[in-house]
Amino acid sequence: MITMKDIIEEGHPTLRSVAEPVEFPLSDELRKTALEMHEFLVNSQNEEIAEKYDLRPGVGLAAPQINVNKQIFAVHIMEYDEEGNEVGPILSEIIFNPKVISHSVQQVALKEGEGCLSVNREVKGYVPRPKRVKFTYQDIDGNEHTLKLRDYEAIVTQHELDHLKGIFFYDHINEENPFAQDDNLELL
Ligand SMILES: O=CN(O)C[C@@H](CC1CCCC1)C(=O)N1NCCC[C@H]1C(=O)Nc1ccccn1
Ligand code: NI
Repeated sequence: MITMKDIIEEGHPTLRSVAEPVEFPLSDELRKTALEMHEFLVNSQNEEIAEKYDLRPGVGLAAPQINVNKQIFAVHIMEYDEEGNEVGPILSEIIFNPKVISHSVQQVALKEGEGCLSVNREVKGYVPRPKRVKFTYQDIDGNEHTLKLRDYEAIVTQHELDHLKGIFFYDHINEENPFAQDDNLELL
């Protein structure tokens, strides 16, 4: 299983490189790695397992973060009710060879900013990203899909898409004024 020691940190060259496309059918090894990436996210959001294996809860994980320079990322975004009980998956998928088709001019950013499991420090500031994004990808069996996402799901997905291009979230933060706002930016 993947644990925090498998996640490489900023400074490692893989995190600043462009990931390779994935060939289908997947090798058994790459299939296993992709499933383990998704399993890591599920485990990291499970209190007992996260506690037992000292996992930082995550909603997304890109293959370069475990030093696999392939165009793969997993996302696991769950809906919770007010008591914090899981209601169901909002988006839970393993994405291969994603291609952005279009995105909105309108931008969104998380009020609390972003973090990254590969960045062990806080970097304050808004990370402006397109509010809506449409992209195609292949699933673990190589089938093509098209997905249109908005708001939080779009932010998570674009954070992962950036990792496949060697981009960190803080590359998008306005250096002069990290909390700069304009009427094209909606804070979530
Ligand atoms: O590339 C992928 N990463 O670096 C893991 C990141 C991805 C998200 C950061 C902002 C958008 C995507 C991640 O998940 N986090 N960033 C660092 C610590 C917190 C953690 C997080 O937001 N956890 C979370 C949130 C809601 C529910 C459960 N867990
Ligand atoms: Ni990250």
